Amino acid sequence: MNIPRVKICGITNLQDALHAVRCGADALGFVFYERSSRCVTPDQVATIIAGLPPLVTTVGLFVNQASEDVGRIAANCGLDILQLHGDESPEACQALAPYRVIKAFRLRDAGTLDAMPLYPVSGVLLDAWVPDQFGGTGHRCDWGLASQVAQKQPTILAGGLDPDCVADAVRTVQPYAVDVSSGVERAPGIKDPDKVAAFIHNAKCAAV
Ligand SMILES: O=C(O)c1ccccc1N[C@@H]1O[C@H](COP(=O)(O)O)[C@@H](O)[C@H]1O
Repeated sequence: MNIPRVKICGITNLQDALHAVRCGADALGFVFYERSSRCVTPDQVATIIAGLPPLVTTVGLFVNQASEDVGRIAANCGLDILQLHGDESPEACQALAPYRVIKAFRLRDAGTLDAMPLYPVSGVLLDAWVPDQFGGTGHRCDWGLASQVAQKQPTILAGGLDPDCVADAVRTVQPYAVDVSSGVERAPGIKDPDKVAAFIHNAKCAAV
């Protein structure tokens, strides 16, 4: 079984970023969606990234933002990967080449899977479907559907993961990676150091 990579999303400060890296996070996510409690500015993210050691992947999360804006912010901050978490089209993903793009899909039912092959992306991220919300909800997605997707392409499992359930999620879905935002917080936008450490440990040890 694959040892999953771990992305800690919704990072808003350098202290949380460095702690996640020390605990073994492979990637850090920065939310550029203005309606999120974890929203950060490009200047904040540029400062955090400048303080990181090498070999940490930085991911910018956008929701239905114009491709030109996304590309400009990515270049200014030094982002490695772009995560599109709204209703973006395959063309919007294509427009961001040569950046690697992760497209998030909110799994409403099996029909959601039909659109995935149309997207020219490095991987898909699976999140819960919650009416009128795009993500960071703490709701779990359908792990049965997710495991079908994970057998076919690099799949990042997200949605309602936390230190207590992540090992079960890894064993059930066998994803390429797991991603968490609200499940390792002590307050909106602020990570809980113990939860971050436990989440990464439990995710990576689930497979061995
Ligand atoms: O974290 C957010 O605030 C957010 C806002 C809008 C879209 C996505 C967001 N986060 C992503 O949502 C999933 C699940 O988060 P959670 O662990 O259930 O809180 C994850 O991929 C986050 O990167």
